[in-house]
Amino acid sequence: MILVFGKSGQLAREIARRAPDALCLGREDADLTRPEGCARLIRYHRPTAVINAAAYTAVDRAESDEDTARRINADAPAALARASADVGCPFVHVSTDYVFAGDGETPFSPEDGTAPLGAYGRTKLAGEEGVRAAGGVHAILRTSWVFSAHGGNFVASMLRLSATRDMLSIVGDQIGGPTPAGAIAEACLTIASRLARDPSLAGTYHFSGAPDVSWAGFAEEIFRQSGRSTTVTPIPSSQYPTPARRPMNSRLDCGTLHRFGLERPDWASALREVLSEMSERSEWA
Ligand SMILES: NC(=O)C1=CN([C@@H]2O[C@H](COP(=O)(O)OP(=O)(O)OC[C@H]3O[C@@H](n4cnc5c(N)ncnc54)[C@H](OP(=O)(O)O)[C@@H]3O)[C@@H](O)[C@H]2O)C=CC1
Ligand SMILES: Cc1cn([C@H]2C[C@H](O)[C@@H](COP(=O)(O)OP(=O)(O)O[C@H]3O[C@@H](C)C(=O)[C@@H](O)[C@H]3O)O2)c(=O)[nH]c1=O
Ligand SMILES: [Mg+2]
Repeated sequence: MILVFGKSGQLAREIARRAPDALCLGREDADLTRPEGCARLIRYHRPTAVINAAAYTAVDRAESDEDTARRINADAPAALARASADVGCPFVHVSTDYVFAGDGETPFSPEDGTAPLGAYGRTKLAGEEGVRAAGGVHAILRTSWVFSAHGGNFVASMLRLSATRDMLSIVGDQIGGPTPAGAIAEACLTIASRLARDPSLAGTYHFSGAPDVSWAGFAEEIFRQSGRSTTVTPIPSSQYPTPARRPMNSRLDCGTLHRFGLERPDWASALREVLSEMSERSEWA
């Protein structure tokens, strides 16, 4: 049995869809601000694999709430990874492009130097370090710009804002790969089962949607596919001040995922599926 930390989040929901036998633990079952209690659940259930799909993901709020973010994004994954090592099951952890400072235009490979610009990235990087230090069979999957038909994400924000706006100013100088949560869920499940058979595959990997695009370009495609007439004006990051600085270069080199037979998903076609799922639920019309 696969044990998943997370239940209501974008990734956890997509894992649950694809692995109906997995046990998905929500905050009410496993509160990550209490890492040792969560670790005990691993020792109790003795799963075949653990996937951590929960995190503190409010990037701007983390700037003024770093202690909570650190407990959830760093202390908890470290404790979960130690418990997984104790019971001898692989631990799959998800991290972020925001561990990088985002200089230059070259895609980052997994071994490139990290230097987070904000509290969210700092706490996620500390989580990666805790997972590696736990000494068990693990995979750290860094992804970026996650979207799905459920929960808070950039697609939902754009559809909501476009209902009342003819024009939106969106940053055009941050470039990255929008990534469908469904594809990350498949990747996590593939990695978990392959790691159980071949521990030599353990390590840090990158996984993001292709092709790379700016947030403004992503917004334009959201409006094109959803038939919205809202236009997008690309602006420099300097004209969109936020509490947390974000990397300009979020490009991830995903080449080593070939080891698992995984390739970068095409985000535009996944977006079509996500929009049609949202329209079936009449989240937009
Ligand atoms: N969203 C993105 O754009 C990106 C996300 N990632 C990473 O991908 C992973 C999945 O993210 P995603 O699915 O988008 O995240 P979401 O924001 O959609 O969901 C986060 C989940 O974590 C849960 N959670 C938060 N705090 C706690 C807590 N104290 N105890 C238990 N559960 C908690 C939330 O539960 P509740 O609903 O109860 O609050 C929620 O289910 C994370 O590791 C994230 O850092 C990486 C790159 C981009
Ligand atoms: C709403 C809005 C956002 N923006 C900008 C702000 C930001 O640079 C970009 C995206 O906004 P968001 O709030 O969705 O960004 P953000 O929450 O920072 O998204 C990040 O979340 C975390 C969890 C990750 O790990 C990252 O990979 C990334 O997905 O768009 C505009 O330029 N105009 C707007 O009207
Ligand atoms: Mg956000």
